[in-house]
Amino acid sequence: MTTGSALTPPSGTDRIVILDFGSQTTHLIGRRIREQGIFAEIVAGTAPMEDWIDEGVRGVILSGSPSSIHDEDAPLPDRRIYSRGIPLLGICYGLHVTAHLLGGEISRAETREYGPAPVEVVTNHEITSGVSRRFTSWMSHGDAIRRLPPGAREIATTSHGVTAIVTIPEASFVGLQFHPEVTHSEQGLQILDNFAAGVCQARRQWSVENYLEQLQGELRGQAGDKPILLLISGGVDSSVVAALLLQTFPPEQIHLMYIDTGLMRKDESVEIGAALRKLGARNLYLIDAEERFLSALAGAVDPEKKRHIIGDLFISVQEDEIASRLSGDYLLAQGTLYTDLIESGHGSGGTAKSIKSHHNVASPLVRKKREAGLILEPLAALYKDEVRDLGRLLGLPEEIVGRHPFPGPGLGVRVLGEVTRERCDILREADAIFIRELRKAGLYDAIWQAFAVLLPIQSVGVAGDSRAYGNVVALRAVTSTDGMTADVYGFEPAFLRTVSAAITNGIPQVGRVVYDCSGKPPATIEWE
Ligand SMILES: Nc1ncnc2c1ncn2[C@@H]1O[C@H](COP(=O)(O)OP(=O)(O)OP(=O)(O)O)[C@@H](O)[C@H]1O
Repeated sequence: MTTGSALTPPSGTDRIVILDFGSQTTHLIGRRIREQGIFAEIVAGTAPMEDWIDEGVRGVILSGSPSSIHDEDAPLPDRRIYSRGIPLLGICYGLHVTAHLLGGEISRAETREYGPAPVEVVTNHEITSGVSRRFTSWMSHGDAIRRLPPGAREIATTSHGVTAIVTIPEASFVGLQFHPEVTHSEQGLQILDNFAAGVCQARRQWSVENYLEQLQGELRGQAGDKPILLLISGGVDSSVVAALLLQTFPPEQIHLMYIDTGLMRKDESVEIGAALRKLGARNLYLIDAEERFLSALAGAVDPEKKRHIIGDLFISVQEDEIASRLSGDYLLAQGTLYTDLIESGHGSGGTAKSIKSHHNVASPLVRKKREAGLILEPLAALYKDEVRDLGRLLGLPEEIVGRHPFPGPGLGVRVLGEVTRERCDILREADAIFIRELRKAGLYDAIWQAFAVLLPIQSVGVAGDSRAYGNVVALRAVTSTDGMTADVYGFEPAFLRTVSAAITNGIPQVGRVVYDCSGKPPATIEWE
């Protein structure tokens, strides 16, 4: 729950430990296993076994890695795992490091690229139960097995004769040359489930529903009757924390603060207030800071400068407003997620404490509260999908739980160039029309993030008989699974025409609408 105890699995729950050697897809392994109802936990790949082993651990997965086993400083697992009799699954590097340590030989690849590779199963094994004989896997064309370790048996090969699945029975080990966790690997999910539920016999005991009661108990134990402050943005994470706190503690104990920076979406502040009151909020502070933010931003056009102004002012407004309402040893609640926690160093072996990014990253308040042990991070064991499930379970409306991500600096980075109230209003209106049309067409939930951007240019158009210069609005809509990469959403042209007409008819200051068709990379999702 706090950084220190976030990795405590629900007591009595079977679990799979994932040794993280730094692969970008380690989190995907964790998510896929949890989706199957089995608890998975990520620990540093090089951590000594006594740091994570106990009777709840049913199996261990060794992740992939950007390192090669031929690197001088290749990360190594605690060797004792190979004689413990506990089921092990090695993925890519996890296979190579194991084969290497157990007497096999690994060939070195000159280059490394990802791609599809056909696999053929040649020996029956539980790991491929229910999997077709031939399937396409997604492989990193990097190192591969040249000579099997003693006692190893090949289960599957690629069409190029590369070992794709191998078992080393003496070490209770199965290794995969490919990445079953990525969606491009056909039947990868089945293979992971065959390992966790089949080979490891882990019971499907994990669900957010089961976890809720334990979480509430831990929160009560940690907070006692101290006041708890939560800063809420209206985004998914802080809204779910708000709902959780209000259903765990007497509402008088919970203080919720929302700062309206004037850079919020249309009606956002009103909706947030209403949703929180409905959840039973008593101490609700809705701070109108629009004036302060807009005057600080006056004249600023450089994106970095704008971000800094917004971030710094956010901290000082927050401090002033809190100081006038709360004092002493109150607790600060944060919506830190499992991914935030691992990325801050837990998984890759560091001990850095998790710090929520954006607004709160440099916040002296967060630092102070953390040092004093007065931070509550109730979502720190959960993935985003699980946070959404928890929100639904706690009765949050779908409009909040399924909401697209929104950047910390809000419209400050979507009004390109100078940020004024008038320009924010134009953008708010255009954005609301776009989102309304998306919902009407039933497309909102199929899209990761959709929004409008106000460009810093004027473009010519015709108004009646004369030429007129108007603003240009760009529309952005992308699909993604984690925001790290994104694809452009392929709208029907008719839909885009409808949105464009609705915007130019509804907002006299806008004369042109364009659609952004750049993926990430090379573009980012936001424009600034
Ligand atoms: N306008 C705001 N008023 C009060 N607190 C805010 C505001 N914006 C952000 N915060 C706080 O800063 C945290 C981080 O903000 P950020 O915009 O990065 O959101 P996030 O990581 O997507 O989380 P969320 O889903 O809660 O928005 C929020 O969880 C919230 O505690």
